[in-house]
Amino acid sequence: MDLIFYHPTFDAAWWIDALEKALPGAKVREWRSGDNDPADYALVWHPPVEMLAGRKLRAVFALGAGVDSILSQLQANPEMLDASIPLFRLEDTGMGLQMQEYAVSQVLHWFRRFDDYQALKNERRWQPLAEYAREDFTVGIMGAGVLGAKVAESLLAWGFPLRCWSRSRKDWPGVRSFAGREELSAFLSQTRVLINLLPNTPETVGIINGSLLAQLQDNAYVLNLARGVHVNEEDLLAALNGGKLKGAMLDVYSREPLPADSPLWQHPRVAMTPHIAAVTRPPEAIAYISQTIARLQRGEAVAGGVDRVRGY
Ligand SMILES: NC(=O)C1=CN([C@@H]2O[C@H](COP(=O)(O)OP(=O)(O)OC[C@H]3O[C@@H](n4cnc5c(N)ncnc54)[C@H](OP(=O)(O)O)[C@@H]3O)[C@@H](O)[C@H]2O)C=CC1
Ligand SMILES: O=CC(=O)O
Repeated sequence: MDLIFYHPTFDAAWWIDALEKALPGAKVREWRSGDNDPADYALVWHPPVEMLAGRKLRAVFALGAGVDSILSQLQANPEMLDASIPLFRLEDTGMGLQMQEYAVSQVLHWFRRFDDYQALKNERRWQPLAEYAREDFTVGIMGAGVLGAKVAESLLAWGFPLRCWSRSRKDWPGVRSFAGREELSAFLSQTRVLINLLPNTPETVGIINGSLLAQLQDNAYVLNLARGVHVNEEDLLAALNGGKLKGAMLDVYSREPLPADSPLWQHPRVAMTPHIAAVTRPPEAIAYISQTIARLQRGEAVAGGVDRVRGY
């Protein structure tokens, strides 16, 4: 069994060694331009079209959770991957815990008014502030998938009122579920903290715009953990400057790395991280990929592949 591996930044030698240990008998090689030798499986992140085009693979594994880049490449180059070849992505594999850490720490930061206390500190002012009440701090999670579910679980444990929005309705204890565009306004109307964990698809691009932000509770907060293209950054800044939004924490941006002249860098109520909310954890990713390959090799059905038509 032959595997080809391509990732623009990962240490390929380390991955090849770890994959060969996890899949005894497999031969894994780093794909380089011009390599047209046969392979059974491909493990990729931002792969060149040439790597996959025309190959008879048994499956392709994206080395991350989001498959937007590979699907947009596929749309422009349909010859890149035959529709019959299953595409898998990383489902949780250690990213759920990272998202929980990120979301819980930021929601608590806003809830305990650490942003206000930091501003007071900058002015050398000693001033206890009124506490916020949990009942005024409803958290709304857009995207109730693998990662949204983990984030909901952790915020529930901290006692925040929770709601989620997705395409299909969820039956999660303690979480009010809203489904579809027709229920988006109802979802937003009681949301004080909006957490985005949607996939990047044609339906979700630009979804966090001025009209959506206007429907949130006053003094709302936005936490974008998914993709930068979900947020209209001009509208976000306008909502911050106009007083609708109290703060935003962004991990992802319309352009990455964020250009030096972006006004987001300077805004006092925007906190930022450089797309690190949840990174691929090699041991967990390799365990998932090797177990899935072993099942495919045994001819077993494997659920959870990417639906290319749906876009996630
Ligand atoms: N910043 C970072 O470091 C990272 C970011 N990410 C991002 O997080 C995203 C989410 O990951 P994950 O939870 O694994 O994804 P999933 O595919 O498991 O979940 C996607 C969720 O979004 C919902 N959804 C999709 N389209 C729509 C729509 N048009 N309207 C309403 N709801 C919709 C789905 O609804 P339904 O349940 O009904 O299908 C589902 O609940 C990834 O796509 C990736 O972009 C991931 C990892 C790290
Ligand atoms: O953004 C990261 C991913 O895995 O998707």
